[in-house]
Amino acid sequence: MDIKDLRKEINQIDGQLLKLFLKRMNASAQIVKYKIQNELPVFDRGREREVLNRVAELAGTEMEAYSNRLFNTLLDLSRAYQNQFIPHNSRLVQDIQAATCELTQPFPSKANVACQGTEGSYSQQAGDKLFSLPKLLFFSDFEGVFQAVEKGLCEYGILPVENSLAGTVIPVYDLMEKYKFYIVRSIRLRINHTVQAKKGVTLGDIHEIVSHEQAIRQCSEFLKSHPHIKVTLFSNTAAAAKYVADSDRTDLAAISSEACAKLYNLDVLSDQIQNRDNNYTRFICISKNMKIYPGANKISLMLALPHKPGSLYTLLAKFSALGFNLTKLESRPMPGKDFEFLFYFDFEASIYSPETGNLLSELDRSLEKFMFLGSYSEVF
Ligand SMILES: O=C(O)C(=O)C[C@]1(C(=O)O)C=C[C@@H](O)C=C1
Repeated sequence: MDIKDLRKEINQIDGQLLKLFLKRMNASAQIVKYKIQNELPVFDRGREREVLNRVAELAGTEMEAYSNRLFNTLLDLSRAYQNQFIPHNSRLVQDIQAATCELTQPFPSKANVACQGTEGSYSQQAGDKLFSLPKLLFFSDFEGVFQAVEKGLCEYGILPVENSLAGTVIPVYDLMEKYKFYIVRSIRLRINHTVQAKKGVTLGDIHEIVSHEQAIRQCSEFLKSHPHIKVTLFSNTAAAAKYVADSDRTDLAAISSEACAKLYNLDVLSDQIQNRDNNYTRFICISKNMKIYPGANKISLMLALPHKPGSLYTLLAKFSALGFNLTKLESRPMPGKDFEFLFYFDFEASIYSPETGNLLSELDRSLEKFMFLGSYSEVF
């Protein structure tokens, strides 16, 4: 047989495949009509597994991997087609519209705001920059901040989410998932860590340093160059400074901000001890209800993707097609699930555009786990 004949055969097969493909897509469209009527999600993980297992058995060993790729693509296309039939005024889009329309006022200047730490903490600095007249209430841990907002004691809460040297603050994301709150604004603060101790003490006297683990990570090079100094973890940097101020010890120092040294009357023994000069921490301002203030240009999402090849790629292609600029993409294993990951996305997009609404509706409907964490603007 020569190549011409073989190509003729391929053309015939392609014609048959295409007819069957169109027939399959048609059946898929009938199914989605049933799903809309019965309020069922587009994505059905169990059914997809059944389809793929059946095909794997029929294909035989040599062709199993190829057939798997083909049918994964067919399932992707089938879901994409089904999504086109779904009316895009989903509950999420309606909530987003309500949260935007209701608020014609700008971001408030006065509010009761929950912060982690004590007086002088970086969270306090973030709070003072976000609100011109905040009434700050301090809580010893991150969950305390969430509980204060949950109970209505504070309208807003301030929490660190990532640092340019030490990375993401995972416990805060875990709490965002648990409490289902929304981000209403974010702020980037330049962090300058100093070593501070009682008046008259010198760096050579110090045998122990106390601070928060994030600060310790950000100053690891300084600590490595002073190996004789014992490092002790503290709940936050401001509490560490206060501990040093309240103690009688002259061999004890804290890693904390210059503002804390002033507040607790401590001497700065060494300034800017962070590993790199451009050390920034991003703080988020959270609220129990979804509020989208004028000027919002960032969106944050938390989602789980199906555990199969190409699922992250398929999602990124959607962001790319709409021209959305990703500013954060991070994954972490889901507790209790083997090798399944939660993804955190931050991207720049207008919440007011219909394309954004369509994408959010599609993700909300097609993913087993999807959380819209808010749309907001970031201040510096
Ligand atoms: O069987 C269904 O529930 C369908 O919607 C069809 C189909 C498919 O194309 O085979 C599409 C999407 C689902 O995730 C599972 C299967």
